Amino acid sequence: MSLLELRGASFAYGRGRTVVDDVSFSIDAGESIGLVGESGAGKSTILSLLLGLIAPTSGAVLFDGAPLARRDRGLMRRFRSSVQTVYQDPYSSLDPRQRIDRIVAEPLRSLDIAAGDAARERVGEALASVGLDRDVLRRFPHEFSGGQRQRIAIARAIVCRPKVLLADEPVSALDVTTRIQVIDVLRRLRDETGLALLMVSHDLTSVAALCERTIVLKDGSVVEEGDTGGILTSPATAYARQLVAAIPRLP
Ligand SMILES: Nc1ncnc2c1ncn2[C@@H]1O[C@H](COP(=O)(O)OP(=O)(O)OP(=O)(O)O)[C@@H](O)[C@H]1O
Repeated sequence: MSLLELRGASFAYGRGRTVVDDVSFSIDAGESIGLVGESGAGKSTILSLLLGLIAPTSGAVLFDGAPLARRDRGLMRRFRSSVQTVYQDPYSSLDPRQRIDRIVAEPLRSLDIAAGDAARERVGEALASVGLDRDVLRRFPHEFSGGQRQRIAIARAIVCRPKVLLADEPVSALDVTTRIQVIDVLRRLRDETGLALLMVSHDLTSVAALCERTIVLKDGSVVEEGDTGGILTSPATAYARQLVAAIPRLP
């Protein structure tokens, strides 16, 4: 059974046109999937569907095999602790007025998972697994670089030991060296804990560095899906060929 699945999902904002059109894919434990496509292809809308922030106009979102139902409080609680996110901009995603210990502990508080010493223990573990020491605990976000902030955001996302991490352009705002380091952190988490990853990106280079499977989205529809290596070496559609051709080559 898949952890998280879109089954024939479509979506339109208000009475507008369909921006996600009959999309199906699933995410299993330990898997990493890249969702790529140009601006406006529908990547963020798919993330919002997977997070239950919006409901599909037709089709379904399934978590642990069951359709997401906002009225089922038990299911939604399990869903919220099992599916977490990391966003693109590490500068705006961390509250500048809060210290790192409070920021990372936030999901434990809001989901009522742990408090006091138990929470401190979990925060320490989460920071260690992204390569940060306990000496960061009493500091504020402005004292950290973009890459360190993104590690802090990842620590916050994994503190409640989720099964799936949805990462929305998690390295796009970082320089190339820092990108590699953050991708290494994500890869290690996947390999060591079985965390499933969905990485949304307009950039196939970052996806290729992390994801074994890639889904190519164009105008709200999946136009190609398969092994990332295969898509890079022999893209089947003109659109995927264009995305591959846009990858910067080293001289
Ligand atoms: N709140 C909204 N109201 C109306 N239309 C929207 C809204 N959000 C997105 N859209 C439209 O839905 C389509 C898909 O947008 P979406 O943001 O999902 O694409 P994307 O692939 O994530 O793009 P980007 O890479 O630029 O973030 C676009 O045509 C966009 O203009």
